[in-house]
Amino acid sequence: MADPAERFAYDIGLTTRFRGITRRQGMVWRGPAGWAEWSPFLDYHGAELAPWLAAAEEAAEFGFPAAVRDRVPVNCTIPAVGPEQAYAIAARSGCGTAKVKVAEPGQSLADDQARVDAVRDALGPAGRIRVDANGGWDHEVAVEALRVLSRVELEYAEQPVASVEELARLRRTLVRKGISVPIAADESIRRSGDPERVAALGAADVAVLKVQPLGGVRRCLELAESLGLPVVVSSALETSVGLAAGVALAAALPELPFACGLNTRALLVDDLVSDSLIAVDGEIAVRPVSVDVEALQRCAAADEDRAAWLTRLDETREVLA
Ligand SMILES: O=C(O)CCC(=O)C1=CC=C[C@@H](O)[C@@H]1C(=O)O
Ligand SMILES: [Mg+2]
Repeated sequence: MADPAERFAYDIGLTTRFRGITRRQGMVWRGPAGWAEWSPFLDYHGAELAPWLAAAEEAAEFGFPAAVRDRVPVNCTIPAVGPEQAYAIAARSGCGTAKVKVAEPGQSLADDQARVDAVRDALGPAGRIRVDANGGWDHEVAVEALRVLSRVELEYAEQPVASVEELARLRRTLVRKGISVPIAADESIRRSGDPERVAALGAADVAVLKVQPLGGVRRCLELAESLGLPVVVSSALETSVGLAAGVALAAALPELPFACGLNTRALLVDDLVSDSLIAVDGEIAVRPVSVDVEALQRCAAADEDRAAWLTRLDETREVLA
Protein backbone atom coordinates (compact mmCIF):
# COMPACT_ATOMS: atom_id res chain seq x y z
CA MET A 1 0.00 0.00 0.00
CA ALA A 2 1.09 3.60 -0.62
CA ASP A 3 2.81 5.55 2.13
CA PRO A 4 0.20 7.22 4.41
CA ALA A 5 1.59 10.61 3.39
CA GLU A 6 0.50 9.88 -0.14
CA ARG A 7 -3.15 9.26 0.69
CA PHE A 8 -5.28 12.20 -0.31
CA ALA A 9 -8.64 13.10 1.20
CA TYR A 10 -10.99 15.00 -1.08
CA ASP A 11 -14.15 17.01 -0.47
CA ILE A 12 -16.24 17.94 -3.52
CA GLY A 13 -19.65 19.63 -3.65
CA LEU A 14 -22.63 18.11 -5.46
CA THR A 15 -24.54 20.12 -8.06
CA THR A 16 -27.83 19.09 -6.42
CA ARG A 17 -28.73 17.41 -3.15
CA PHE A 18 -28.62 13.63 -3.82
CA ARG A 19 -29.41 10.78 -1.40
CA GLY A 20 -29.53 13.37 1.36
CA ILE A 21 -25.99 14.69 0.86
CA THR A 22 -24.62 17.89 -0.63
CA ARG A 23 -20.90 17.07 -0.54
CA ARG A 24 -18.90 13.97 -1.43
CA GLN A 25 -15.80 13.01 0.51
CA GLY A 26 -13.33 10.18 0.19
CA MET A 27 -9.69 9.24 -0.29
CA VAL A 28 -7.54 8.40 -3.28
CA TRP A 29 -4.08 6.90 -3.47
CA ARG A 30 -1.80 5.37 -6.04
CA GLY A 31 -0.52 1.81 -6.01
CA PRO A 32 1.65 -0.16 -8.43
CA ALA A 33 -1.35 -0.86 -10.70
CA GLY A 34 -2.87 2.64 -10.69
CA TRP A 35 -5.05 5.10 -8.81
CA ALA A 36 -7.63 3.88 -6.34
CA GLU A 37 -10.59 5.55 -4.64
CA TRP A 38 -11.95 4.69 -1.22
CA SER A 39 -15.09 6.70 -0.56
CA PRO A 40 -17.63 4.87 1.59
CA PHE A 41 -20.63 7.09 2.33
CA LEU A 42 -20.62 8.46 5.87
CA ASP A 43 -23.66 6.32 6.78
CA TYR A 44 -21.62 3.13 6.26
CA HIS A 45 -19.89 1.88 9.40
CA GLY A 46 -17.60 -0.84 10.78
CA ALA A 47 -17.42 -4.06 8.79
CA GLU A 48 -19.53 -2.48 5.99
CA LEU A 49 -16.46 -0.40 5.07
CA ALA A 50 -14.29 -3.44 4.37
CA PRO A 51 -15.56 -4.26 0.84
CA TRP A 52 -15.05 -0.62 -0.15
CA LEU A 53 -11.41 -0.97 0.94
CA ALA A 54 -11.00 -4.30 -0.84
CA ALA A 55 -12.18 -2.56 -4.02
CA ALA A 56 -9.63 0.24 -3.58
CA GLU A 57 -6.85 -2.25 -2.91
CA GLU A 58 -7.78 -4.16 -6.06
CA ALA A 59 -7.47 -0.97 -8.14
CA ALA A 60 -4.16 0.04 -6.52
CA GLU A 61 -2.45 -3.34 -6.35
CA PHE A 62 -3.84 -5.44 -9.20
CA GLY A 63 -5.70 -3.23 -11.65
CA PHE A 64 -8.69 -4.52 -13.58
CA PRO A 65 -9.52 -7.63 -15.62
CA ALA A 66 -9.42 -7.50 -19.42
CA ALA A 67 -12.14 -5.51 -21.20
CA VAL A 68 -14.37 -7.08 -23.83
CA ARG A 69 -15.70 -3.70 -25.11
CA ASP A 70 -14.18 -0.24 -25.46
CA ARG A 71 -17.29 1.88 -24.79
CA VAL A 72 -19.98 1.55 -22.17
CA PRO A 73 -23.54 2.86 -22.66
CA VAL A 74 -24.71 4.95 -19.70
CA ASN A 75 -27.87 6.57 -18.37
CA CYS A 76 -28.24 10.09 -17.09
CA THR A 77 -29.24 10.33 -13.43
CA ILE A 78 -32.06 12.68 -12.46
CA PRO A 79 -32.11 13.69 -8.77
CA ALA A 80 -35.40 14.47 -7.02
CA VAL A 81 -35.63 17.90 -8.67
CA GLY A 82 -38.59 19.75 -10.20
CA PRO A 83 -39.85 18.93 -13.70
CA GLU A 84 -38.11 21.84 -15.49
CA GLN A 85 -34.73 20.90 -14.07
CA ALA A 86 -35.37 17.20 -14.75
CA TYR A 87 -36.21 18.01 -18.37
CA ALA A 88 -33.03 20.09 -18.75
CA ILE A 89 -30.73 17.41 -17.25
CA ALA A 90 -32.19 14.67 -19.45
CA ALA A 91 -32.24 16.81 -22.61
CA ARG A 92 -28.63 17.97 -22.36
CA SER A 93 -27.21 14.60 -21.22
CA GLY A 94 -27.04 13.04 -24.69
CA CYS A 95 -28.21 9.77 -23.06
CA GLY A 96 -31.13 7.73 -24.38
CA THR A 97 -31.76 6.25 -20.92
CA ALA A 98 -32.56 8.14 -17.72
CA LYS A 99 -32.74 7.01 -14.14
CA VAL A 100 -35.20 9.15 -12.20
CA LYS A 101 -35.13 9.35 -8.41
CA VAL A 102 -38.56 8.95 -6.83
CA ALA A 103 -40.01 8.53 -3.31
CA GLU A 104 -37.89 11.38 -1.93
CA PRO A 105 -38.87 12.07 1.70
CA GLY A 106 -41.19 15.09 1.85
CA GLN A 107 -42.31 14.74 -1.78
CA SER A 108 -45.51 13.22 -3.21
CA LEU A 109 -46.40 10.78 -5.99
CA ALA A 110 -47.54 13.82 -8.00
CA ASP A 111 -43.97 15.20 -7.77
CA ASP A 112 -42.59 11.86 -9.01
CA GLN A 113 -45.10 11.74 -11.82
CA ALA A 114 -44.31 15.30 -12.94
CA ARG A 115 -40.58 14.51 -12.94
CA VAL A 116 -41.00 11.24 -14.86
CA ASP A 117 -43.34 12.92 -17.39
CA ALA A 118 -40.82 15.73 -17.94
CA VAL A 119 -38.06 13.19 -18.58
CA ARG A 120 -40.31 11.31 -21.01
CA ASP A 121 -40.87 14.62 -22.87
CA ALA A 122 -37.13 15.24 -22.96
CA LEU A 123 -36.18 11.74 -24.20
CA GLY A 124 -39.12 11.15 -26.51
CA PRO A 125 -40.95 7.86 -26.99
CA ALA A 126 -37.79 5.89 -27.79
CA GLY A 127 -36.08 6.91 -24.53
CA ARG A 128 -35.80 4.41 -21.68
CA ILE A 129 -36.79 5.46 -18.19
CA ARG A 130 -36.08 3.63 -14.95
CA VAL A 131 -37.02 4.89 -11.49
CA ASP A 132 -35.14 4.43 -8.21
CA ALA A 133 -37.06 4.66 -4.92
CA ASN A 134 -34.18 3.61 -2.64
CA GLY A 135 -36.58 1.40 -0.69
CA GLY A 136 -38.75 4.42 0.14
CA TRP A 137 -42.17 2.86 -0.52
CA ASP A 138 -44.15 0.25 1.39
CA HIS A 139 -45.98 -2.48 -0.51
CA GLU A 140 -49.29 -0.68 -1.12
CA VAL A 141 -47.68 2.64 -2.01
CA ALA A 142 -45.27 0.88 -4.40
CA VAL A 143 -48.10 -0.91 -6.21
CA GLU A 144 -50.03 2.33 -6.65
CA ALA A 145 -46.95 4.38 -7.60
CA LEU A 146 -45.80 1.85 -10.18
CA ARG A 147 -49.31 1.56 -11.61
CA VAL A 148 -49.34 5.35 -12.11
CA LEU A 149 -45.72 5.83 -13.20
CA SER A 150 -45.70 2.90 -15.61
CA ARG A 151 -48.14 4.76 -17.87
CA VAL A 152 -45.02 6.22 -19.50
CA GLU A 153 -43.47 2.73 -19.74
CA LEU A 154 -40.67 1.97 -17.32
CA GLU A 155 -37.57 -0.07 -18.07
CA TYR A 156 -37.52 -1.15 -14.41
CA ALA A 157 -38.07 0.06 -10.85
CA GLU A 158 -34.94 -0.02 -8.69
CA GLN A 159 -35.37 -1.00 -5.04
CA PRO A 160 -39.01 0.15 -4.80
CA VAL A 161 -39.34 -1.39 -1.31
CA ALA A 162 -36.71 -1.95 1.35
CA SER A 163 -36.20 -5.67 2.02
CA VAL A 164 -35.56 -8.72 -0.14
CA GLU A 165 -38.81 -10.32 1.08
CA GLU A 166 -40.78 -7.19 0.21
CA LEU A 167 -39.21 -7.08 -3.26
CA ALA A 168 -40.24 -10.71 -3.86
CA ARG A 169 -43.78 -10.01 -2.65
CA LEU A 170 -44.10 -6.84 -4.76
CA ARG A 171 -42.80 -8.62 -7.84
CA ARG A 172 -45.53 -11.27 -7.47
CA THR A 173 -48.24 -8.63 -6.88
CA LEU A 174 -47.23 -6.63 -9.94
CA VAL A 175 -47.46 -9.73 -12.13
CA ARG A 176 -50.85 -10.63 -10.64
CA LYS A 177 -52.20 -7.11 -11.26
CA GLY A 178 -50.80 -6.92 -14.78
CA ILE A 179 -48.48 -4.00 -13.96
CA SER A 180 -45.53 -4.76 -16.16
CA VAL A 181 -42.57 -3.17 -14.40
CA PRO A 182 -39.47 -5.33 -13.86
CA ILE A 183 -37.80 -5.02 -10.46
CA ALA A 184 -34.12 -4.20 -9.93
CA ALA A 185 -32.37 -4.85 -6.63
CA ASP A 186 -29.74 -2.36 -5.42
CA GLU A 187 -29.59 -1.96 -1.62
CA SER A 188 -30.78 -5.59 -1.28
CA ILE A 189 -27.54 -6.57 -3.01
CA ARG A 190 -25.03 -4.02 -1.74
CA ARG A 191 -26.21 -3.67 1.89
CA SER A 192 -28.07 -6.82 2.85
CA GLY A 193 -24.93 -8.87 3.56
CA ASP A 194 -26.34 -11.70 1.43
CA PRO A 195 -26.73 -10.72 -2.24
CA GLU A 196 -27.50 -14.31 -3.25
CA ARG A 197 -30.85 -14.17 -1.42
CA VAL A 198 -32.17 -11.83 -4.12
CA ALA A 199 -31.85 -14.61 -6.69
CA ALA A 200 -32.83 -17.37 -4.25
CA LEU A 201 -36.14 -15.65 -3.37
CA GLY A 202 -36.87 -14.57 -6.95
CA ALA A 203 -36.89 -10.98 -5.67
CA ALA A 204 -35.63 -9.20 -8.80
CA ASP A 205 -35.36 -9.28 -12.58
CA VAL A 206 -32.20 -7.16 -12.64
CA ALA A 207 -29.19 -6.85 -10.31
CA VAL A 208 -27.56 -3.46 -9.74
CA LEU A 209 -23.86 -3.90 -9.00
CA LYS A 210 -21.67 -1.19 -7.50
CA VAL A 211 -17.95 -1.94 -7.34
CA GLN A 212 -16.97 -0.30 -4.05
CA PRO A 213 -19.69 -1.59 -1.71
CA LEU A 214 -19.42 -5.06 -3.22
CA GLY A 215 -15.66 -5.43 -2.84
CA GLY A 216 -14.15 -4.87 -6.28
CA VAL A 217 -14.47 -5.59 -9.98
CA ARG A 218 -13.53 -9.27 -9.73
CA ARG A 219 -15.99 -9.88 -6.89
CA CYS A 220 -18.74 -8.22 -8.97
CA LEU A 221 -17.91 -10.42 -11.96
CA GLU A 222 -18.26 -13.51 -9.73
CA LEU A 223 -21.51 -12.17 -8.32
CA ALA A 224 -22.93 -11.46 -11.78
CA GLU A 225 -22.24 -15.07 -12.70
CA SER A 226 -23.63 -16.62 -9.53
CA LEU A 227 -26.78 -14.44 -9.45
CA GLY A 228 -27.61 -15.37 -13.02
CA LEU A 229 -29.53 -12.08 -13.47
CA PRO A 230 -28.95 -9.33 -16.04
CA VAL A 231 -26.67 -6.72 -14.49
CA VAL A 232 -26.64 -2.93 -14.41
CA VAL A 233 -23.36 -1.42 -13.25
CA SER A 234 -23.87 1.76 -11.28
CA SER A 235 -21.55 4.18 -9.50
CA ALA A 236 -21.34 5.08 -5.85
CA LEU A 237 -21.14 8.74 -6.84
CA GLU A 238 -17.37 8.67 -7.06
CA THR A 239 -14.84 10.95 -8.70
CA SER A 240 -13.54 9.70 -12.05
CA VAL A 241 -10.99 7.57 -10.13
CA GLY A 242 -13.76 5.45 -8.64
CA LEU A 243 -15.87 5.65 -11.79
CA ALA A 244 -12.99 4.04 -13.70
CA ALA A 245 -13.49 0.87 -11.64
CA GLY A 246 -17.20 0.83 -12.52
CA VAL A 247 -16.36 1.36 -16.17
CA ALA A 248 -13.82 -1.49 -15.93
CA LEU A 249 -16.54 -3.80 -14.57
CA ALA A 250 -19.00 -2.77 -17.29
CA ALA A 251 -16.26 -3.31 -19.86
CA ALA A 252 -15.41 -6.79 -18.57
CA LEU A 253 -18.91 -8.26 -18.18
CA PRO A 254 -19.68 -10.85 -20.87
CA GLU A 255 -23.18 -9.37 -21.36
CA LEU A 256 -24.20 -5.73 -20.89
CA PRO A 257 -27.91 -5.51 -21.71
CA PHE A 258 -28.61 -2.16 -19.96
CA ALA A 259 -27.14 1.33 -19.89
CA CYS A 260 -25.02 1.77 -16.76
CA GLY A 261 -25.46 4.34 -13.98
CA LEU A 262 -21.91 5.59 -14.39
CA ASN A 263 -22.49 9.07 -15.74
CA THR A 264 -22.48 10.61 -12.28
CA ARG A 265 -19.46 12.88 -12.69
CA ALA A 266 -22.17 15.29 -13.87
CA LEU A 267 -23.50 15.39 -10.27
CA LEU A 268 -20.16 16.62 -8.85
CA VAL A 269 -18.95 20.21 -9.21
CA ASP A 270 -15.31 19.15 -9.61
CA ASP A 271 -13.14 16.09 -10.21
CA LEU A 272 -9.68 14.78 -9.38
CA VAL A 273 -8.68 14.23 -13.01
CA SER A 274 -8.45 16.75 -15.83
CA ASP A 275 -10.07 14.40 -18.35
CA SER A 276 -13.23 13.26 -16.54
CA LEU A 277 -15.16 10.09 -17.37
CA ILE A 278 -18.25 11.78 -18.80
CA ALA A 279 -20.58 10.40 -21.44
CA VAL A 280 -20.32 11.53 -25.02
CA ASP A 281 -23.42 10.60 -27.03
CA GLY A 282 -24.58 8.32 -24.23
CA GLU A 283 -21.34 6.34 -23.90
CA ILE A 284 -18.22 6.45 -21.73
CA ALA A 285 -14.94 5.37 -23.28
CA VAL A 286 -13.09 2.58 -21.45
CA ARG A 287 -9.73 4.08 -20.43
CA PRO A 288 -7.50 4.55 -17.41
CA VAL A 289 -7.54 7.89 -15.59
CA SER A 290 -4.71 9.77 -13.99
CA VAL A 291 -5.10 12.13 -11.08
CA ASP A 292 -4.21 15.76 -11.64
CA VAL A 293 -2.01 17.31 -8.93
CA GLU A 294 -3.69 20.73 -9.14
CA ALA A 295 -7.12 19.10 -8.85
CA LEU A 296 -5.98 17.22 -5.74
CA GLN A 297 -4.99 20.52 -4.14
CA ARG A 298 -8.17 22.26 -5.25
CA CYS A 299 -10.40 19.47 -3.88
CA ALA A 300 -8.39 18.72 -0.71
CA ALA A 301 -10.49 18.06 2.39
CA ALA A 302 -10.01 20.27 5.46
CA ASP A 303 -7.30 19.06 7.87
CA GLU A 304 -9.77 17.72 10.45
CA ASP A 305 -11.70 15.80 7.78
CA ARG A 306 -8.47 14.31 6.40
CA ALA A 307 -7.54 13.19 9.92
CA ALA A 308 -11.00 11.59 10.32
CA TRP A 309 -10.62 9.74 7.00
CA LEU A 310 -7.18 8.42 7.98
CA THR A 311 -8.62 7.14 11.27
CA ARG A 312 -11.53 5.53 9.38
CA LEU A 313 -9.04 3.89 7.04
CA ASP A 314 -6.91 2.51 9.90
CA GLU A 315 -10.02 1.12 11.62
CA THR A 316 -11.17 -0.51 8.40
CA ARG A 317 -7.77 -2.08 7.79
CA GLU A 318 -8.07 -3.68 11.22
CA VAL A 319 -11.45 -5.15 10.20
CA LEU A 320 -9.89 -6.55 7.02
CA ALA A 321 -6.77 -7.92 8.78
O1 LIG B 1 -27.48 4.61 -11.02
C1 LIG B 1 -27.29 5.80 -11.34
O2 LIG B 1 -27.83 6.32 -12.33
C2 LIG B 1 -26.35 6.67 -10.57
C3 LIG B 1 -25.93 6.20 -9.22
C4 LIG B 1 -26.97 6.28 -8.16
O3 LIG B 1 -28.13 6.54 -8.45
C5 LIG B 1 -26.63 6.05 -6.80
C6 LIG B 1 -25.32 6.06 -6.44
C7 LIG B 1 -24.94 5.98 -5.10
C8 LIG B 1 -25.85 5.86 -4.11
C9 LIG B 1 -27.23 5.71 -4.38
O4 LIG B 1 -28.11 6.33 -3.51
C10 LIG B 1 -27.71 5.83 -5.81
C11 LIG B 1 -28.55 4.58 -6.03
O5 LIG B 1 -29.35 4.26 -5.15
O6 LIG B 1 -28.47 3.88 -7.01
MG1 LIG C 1 -30.27 2.62 -6.35
